[in-house]
Amino acid sequence: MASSARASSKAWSKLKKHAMEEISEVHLAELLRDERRCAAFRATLGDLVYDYARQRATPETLSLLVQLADEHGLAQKIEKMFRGEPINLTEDRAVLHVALRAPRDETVWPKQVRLPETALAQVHAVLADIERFSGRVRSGRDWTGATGKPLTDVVSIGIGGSYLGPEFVYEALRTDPRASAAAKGRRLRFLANVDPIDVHRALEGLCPETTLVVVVSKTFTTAETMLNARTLKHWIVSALGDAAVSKHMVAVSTNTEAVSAFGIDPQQGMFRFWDWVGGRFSVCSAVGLVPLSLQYGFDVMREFLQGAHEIDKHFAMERDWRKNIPVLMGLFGVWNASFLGHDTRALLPYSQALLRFAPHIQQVDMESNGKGVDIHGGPLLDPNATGVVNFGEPGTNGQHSFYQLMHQGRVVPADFIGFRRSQAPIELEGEVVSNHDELMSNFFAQPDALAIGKTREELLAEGVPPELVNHKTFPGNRPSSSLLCDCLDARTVGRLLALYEHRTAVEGFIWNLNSFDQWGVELGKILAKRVRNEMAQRRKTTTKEQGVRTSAAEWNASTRFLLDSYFDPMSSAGH
Ligand SMILES: O=P(O)(O)OC[C@H]1O[C@](O)(CO)[C@@H](O)[C@@H]1O
Repeated sequence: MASSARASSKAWSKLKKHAMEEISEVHLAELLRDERRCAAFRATLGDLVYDYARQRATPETLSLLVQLADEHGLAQKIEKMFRGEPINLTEDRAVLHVALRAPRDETVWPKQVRLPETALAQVHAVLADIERFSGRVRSGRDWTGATGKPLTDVVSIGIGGSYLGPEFVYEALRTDPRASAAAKGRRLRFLANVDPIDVHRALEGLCPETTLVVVVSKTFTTAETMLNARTLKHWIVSALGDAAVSKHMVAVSTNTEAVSAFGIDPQQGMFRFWDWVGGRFSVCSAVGLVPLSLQYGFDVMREFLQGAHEIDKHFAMERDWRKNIPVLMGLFGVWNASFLGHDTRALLPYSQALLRFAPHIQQVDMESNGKGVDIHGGPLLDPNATGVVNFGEPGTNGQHSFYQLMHQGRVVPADFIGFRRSQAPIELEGEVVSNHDELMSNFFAQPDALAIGKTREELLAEGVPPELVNHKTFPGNRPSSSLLCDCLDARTVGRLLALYEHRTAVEGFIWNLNSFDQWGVELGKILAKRVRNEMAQRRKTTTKEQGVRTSAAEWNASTRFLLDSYFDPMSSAGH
């Protein structure tokens, strides 16, 4: 497909030419002087505004990107996803995370994008279980710990997609007034890393009697999660006895057998999800809903699901790509990477509550689109541009860290996310603006500083000493988009999540790769298993008298040396 797709994609070649011959010649400062273009380069959905006037693009670029989307069958690919066709070809799986947040009786959708009835029924049965269970635990009476005390604290064990999304949502809502009132007296911790330090941190100040452990793992075989689960089981059992497990541990998984083998009764303490939910797209399944409903209550989480669903509906139904926000985000992602050559991008939320958003989207995007072959195993459509490096940090913190590079070093396309109202406003008497307005002044200023820059002439006119002019020049012409929403509440957290999930899908659809598998994580796991076996062997055979056995010959000289040095620092002395 790759080469034939490229050959048959007229828009691809036109965009290449357009980028080289036209866009390279225009500066964003000039584009931003065009009022008509600015007015056209925005899309809205309710209170949400997506402004893309600071993309290095003209109306011609947009038309070509729309053509590209059509030539690559974007509409049909989105439809296949919603209908539950097995678009994850290498695993023969449907990709239906959108069903996780759809109302049970969603019948208004045209049949091209109608979600499978069975999936909706399964989802809503589990949601009802989660609502019941979280209500019982939160009541402090109906589900208590083994000694009868309320379970006020929850440790959610999981890694990757079974951790990053739930933690992002947890942090995003921690200072939302409604969610924080609902969480009063409760604590939620996450345990992801197999590093024992993470166990120590997660358990700090917690007591087994009042702690509920949620083991979240799609496969229930992930080495890190299972060792952490055994560690916390031991923590509970040694304090409260074997029988306490049924009260203090529950599981979220697709693997009933493994949950049962671990010692959790699937009938009593397991919340299911399905192979059609990819790990990194699973926040809206029991993966996120169990720990987050325990913390914030099911009603808050229902709003989160509604927010995500709003975007799903817009994504599936808005066929004018110029108005479809996640499609626009994806098209500009492709434009910046494949045609303007930027292989990095920044996610810059102007809200401290979104401090874990970038790490989550990093996984959503990089595990999805960081691929070496196209969906059929052939060469990539654009070998240089698939898999963009994503990073980010809330503003204004990032401004005092990596923005220097963004202004005067490499070009890093950015997404700015801002809010009209703060979750936790402060207004000080005597200050010219509220604390939130101060934050937002930066949200509005930075995109222009990046786009417009500052010229030598301006600096000289300001009387800057000539020897400093080069240092103080800002080239500008650095692209960004701005997303503005009302307030970061549960609904908006859901909307942000879905926007970025769909951005990744759109890019994968255009690049013609499989965004929903992740074979690239396997080799490291296999090698770690071999090292683990060797370590176990060595720990068994190493005695003072015998000394340390040297590494098996199967390792290369470097790994052998490092392993020897790990077991015996003296072995590396003198090297
Ligand atoms: O939920 P599981 O099966 O424990 O997997 C955890 C994570 O590991 C990965 O397979 C690879 O890192 C992710 O895709 C997944 O989210």
